[in-house]
Amino acid sequence: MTVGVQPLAIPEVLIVSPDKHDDQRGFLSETYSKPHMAELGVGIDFVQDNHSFSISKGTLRGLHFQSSPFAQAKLVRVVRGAIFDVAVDIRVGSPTFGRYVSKLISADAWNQIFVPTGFAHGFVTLEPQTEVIYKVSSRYSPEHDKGLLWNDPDIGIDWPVSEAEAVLSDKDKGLPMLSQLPDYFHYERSRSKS
Ligand SMILES: Cc1cn([C@H]2C[C@H](O)[C@@H](COP(=O)(O)OP(=O)(O)O[C@H]3O[C@H](C)C(=O)[C@H](O)[C@H]3O)O2)c(=O)[nH]c1=O
Repeated sequence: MTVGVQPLAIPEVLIVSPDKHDDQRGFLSETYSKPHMAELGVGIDFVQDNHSFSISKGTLRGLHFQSSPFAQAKLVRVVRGAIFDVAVDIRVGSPTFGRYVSKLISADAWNQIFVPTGFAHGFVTLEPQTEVIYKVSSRYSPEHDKGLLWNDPDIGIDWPVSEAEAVLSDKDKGLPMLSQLPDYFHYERSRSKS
């Protein structure tokens, strides 16, 4: 697997671009390699794969995270359609606390986003019938499944969808604002990516 890795403006969040080997039959791509990711500084033991399908364009899932001891790092990719993907730094004491990064992740771009623990994650679909596949580093734990309101004005995410257009779960509509969030994560200087 040869893979390009580019940090976003919050450098712990990475864009991963695996090679795609095209030939007359189609293509093959190593979409994940634990040893290669470790060589790139992303030494994560992912334990679960999720597959989410969204019927409509404008489906917004997030902003979610799991609290300790089930905090999750995520490696997100799109196998059909496209998403505007967002990661919000919620590590108390971080120089980028409350700031976000975003990236278009799509089947056409064949790119992935790595979101470490300490970040709330979400996306909105840019096409109908979008399918997102992602690895997480801790199992699902409903008791530890937490979230942050998608349109918290204190974060000010520039979503490419209006409140009227967004398709949200009732759960996501009632998530707290950043100012109401307990201190789930604390910033550790020069930590390895986790
Ligand atoms: C996340 C998850 C959910 N579920 C069950 C719980 C519900 O019965 C159903 C839908 O769950 P939820 O509404 O939380 O799904 P999303 O809104 O897509 O949540 C995800 O959205 C954003 C993008 C994230 O980053 C998280 O991975 C995840 O929270 O699947 C499971 O059984 N296992 C799981 O790992």
